[in-house]
Amino acid sequence: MPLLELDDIHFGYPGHAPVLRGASLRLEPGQRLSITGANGSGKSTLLHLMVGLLRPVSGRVLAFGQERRQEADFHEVRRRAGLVFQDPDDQLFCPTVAEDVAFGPMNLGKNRAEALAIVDAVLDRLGLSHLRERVTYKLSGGEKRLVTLATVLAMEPEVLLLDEPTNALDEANAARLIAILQALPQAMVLVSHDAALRAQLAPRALRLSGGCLRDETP
Ligand SMILES: Nc1ncnc2c1ncn2[C@@H]1O[C@H](COP(=O)(O)OP(=O)(O)OP(=O)(O)O)[C@@H](O)[C@H]1O
Repeated sequence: MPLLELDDIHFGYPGHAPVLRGASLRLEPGQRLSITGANGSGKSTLLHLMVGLLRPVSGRVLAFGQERRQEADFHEVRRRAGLVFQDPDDQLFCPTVAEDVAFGPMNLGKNRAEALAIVDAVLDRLGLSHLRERVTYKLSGGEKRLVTLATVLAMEPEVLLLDEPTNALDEANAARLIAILQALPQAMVLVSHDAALRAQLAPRALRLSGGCLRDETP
């Protein structure tokens, strides 16, 4: 059973030309897929459709063995598939880093002490403990990027959907992030323009072009 499946998805933003015109993909357990394609080809749109932030005009979204149509269907999908947004400002909304990372676990029913233990463990694992009490909106772009990943890992998702994860990271932090992602057990969909990153993390590659996905695994 695939973890995620898009079947013949058509989608356009209201009042704009179609973005997706029959896009299909399957993510199998343990699999890592990367998606590339020109700016504006619809890669972020595809990830947003997978977790129900957008709904297709036609086609089917399946996740964890079930077709997902309504908002209520996607609550479970968003718990089990963690999306790291392209823009950290879309993801971070609490006053401090610790609160942002604790938010997901508390939302999943953990008490404050349990959530804070998860915060410490995740920040430690990502080498971000020094940012724990910082005011989120005053972080640098690269720091925000890493904290965004921490907020998603804190929820222990079964699948990671990563939209340009190394954007805004310097070489050392990009290398550190890649090593962290390589060591994770989760299935992944990686959207990236960076061929070296795709080759390291998710060599099975799909190209989005003309609204459709084509396999272009090297
Ligand atoms: N909210 C929106 N309203 C209208 N058009 C949108 C909206 N969001 C995205 N678009 C348009 O939809 C198309 C696909 O956007 P999307 O962000 O999915 O592309 P992308 O492949 O992720 O691009 P990039 O490589 O630049 O990140 C673009 O033409 C974009 O301008």
